[in-house]
Amino acid sequence: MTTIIRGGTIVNADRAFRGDVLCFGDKIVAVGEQLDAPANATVIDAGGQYVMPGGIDTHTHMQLPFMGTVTADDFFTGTAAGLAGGTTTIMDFVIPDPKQSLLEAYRTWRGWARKSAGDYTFHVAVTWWDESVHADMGTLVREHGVNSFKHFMAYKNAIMADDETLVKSFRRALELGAIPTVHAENGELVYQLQQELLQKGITGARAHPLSRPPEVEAEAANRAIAIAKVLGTPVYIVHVSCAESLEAITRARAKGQRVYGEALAGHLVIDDSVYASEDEDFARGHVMSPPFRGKHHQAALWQGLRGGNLHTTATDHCTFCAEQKAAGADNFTRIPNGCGGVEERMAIVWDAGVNSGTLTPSEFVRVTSTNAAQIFNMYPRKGVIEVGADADLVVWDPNGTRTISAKTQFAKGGFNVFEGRTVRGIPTHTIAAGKLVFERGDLRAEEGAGRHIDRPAFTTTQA
Ligand SMILES: NC(=O)NCCC(=O)O
Ligand SMILES: [Zn+2]
Ligand SMILES: [Zn+2]
Repeated sequence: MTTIIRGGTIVNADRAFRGDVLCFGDKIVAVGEQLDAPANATVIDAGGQYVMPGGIDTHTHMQLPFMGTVTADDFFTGTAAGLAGGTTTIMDFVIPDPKQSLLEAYRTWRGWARKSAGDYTFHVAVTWWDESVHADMGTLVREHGVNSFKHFMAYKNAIMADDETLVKSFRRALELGAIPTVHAENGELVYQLQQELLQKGITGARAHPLSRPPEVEAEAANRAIAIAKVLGTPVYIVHVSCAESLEAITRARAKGQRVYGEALAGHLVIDDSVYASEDEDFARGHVMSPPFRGKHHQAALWQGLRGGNLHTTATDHCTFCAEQKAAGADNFTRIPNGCGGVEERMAIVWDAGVNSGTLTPSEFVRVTSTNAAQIFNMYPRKGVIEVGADADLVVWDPNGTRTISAKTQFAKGGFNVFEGRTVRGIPTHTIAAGKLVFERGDLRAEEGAGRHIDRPAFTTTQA
């Protein structure tokens, strides 16, 4: 199958230029001006719009069993929603229960992911430690294309990794040429604050941010960075939500440490006033960890993205419907944590980032796709428009608008944290592995069309 995108402004992280992109099968086979194409080629007229590498969302949770329930989006609906928003690859998480074999959990997630409409790859969480975990990490890296391991420093009595696990797993990751990643929150502190709030009778969703102040996140970020420094490993911090965590990353980077930070679309534009709502369903709909923060934290995150101390944008797409969230109606600690966004991330980052002048189009590509591909070793297969790369592309209309609503979204869950927001800058076409899968609102996602993307180990020690 041949597809040609004619007359676009091609935007890569390093430059933008006018040209056509010719795709054959699932690859880009030519990039240049006035390209010839076979008579049977599908022609997309970009008409001067931007043509960019498909988005990579470094952080999603499709079909995740979590806090006594399972997320509303599975791998088909979640990846399909991503395609509608210009995201062609997701990085999801295998999360073994404590004492569960990593390989067994990995096989389970691979089975669930077979129905994906877009490409996917996995970070594997290390939630406990023994010699079998040490061995399974090796097998995952050498035989299954895994090169990143996740550590939850929060969620005590569930999936929280203690310091022994962090240290041993970071060390093992280094040995294998894999990168450790962390959810940075001090789980013990969260737990104690939660108990105190409940004892005081503060049981509603408004208590959620009170149990997770910025210092809780900053302490864990500093701890993970210090452990990485001592062991000589790089470290990637997921969903950086506050100025204090960003300061920890910035400080370490200034001293030459290889620390990467991820910002979520939600944390970039939504503030903590959502938890003060009288409407408990609405407030519960915004319960995620770390929570939404005060406005000055958003400004800091944008500064981090522009200044190069934050590298990727993601969503932590983890959708639950109102009935699921209501499990915590009398006790905020039982509200399943998580919000959506895989469908909106690209438009939110463009609208708030590029339209405001904070990011250039090339910087947008860098933080929505290229950096993710480079940090997680998928580059140049992903993250760039060049010959030989996967034909994952988004045609972007910088003047098109859309008002976001749960009523019109493709994602499940019936709730949208960006509800009512009108964004300027939207995808008109998404091409995934060479196939036109989204065209002006018409989503043609195909169950099972997505592929697992193997990510080889890094060949050199990176720290
Ligand atoms: N973020 C969140 O609240 N839910 C998903 C799990 C996680 O990433 O912590
Ligand atoms: Zn997390
Ligand atoms: Zn997450």
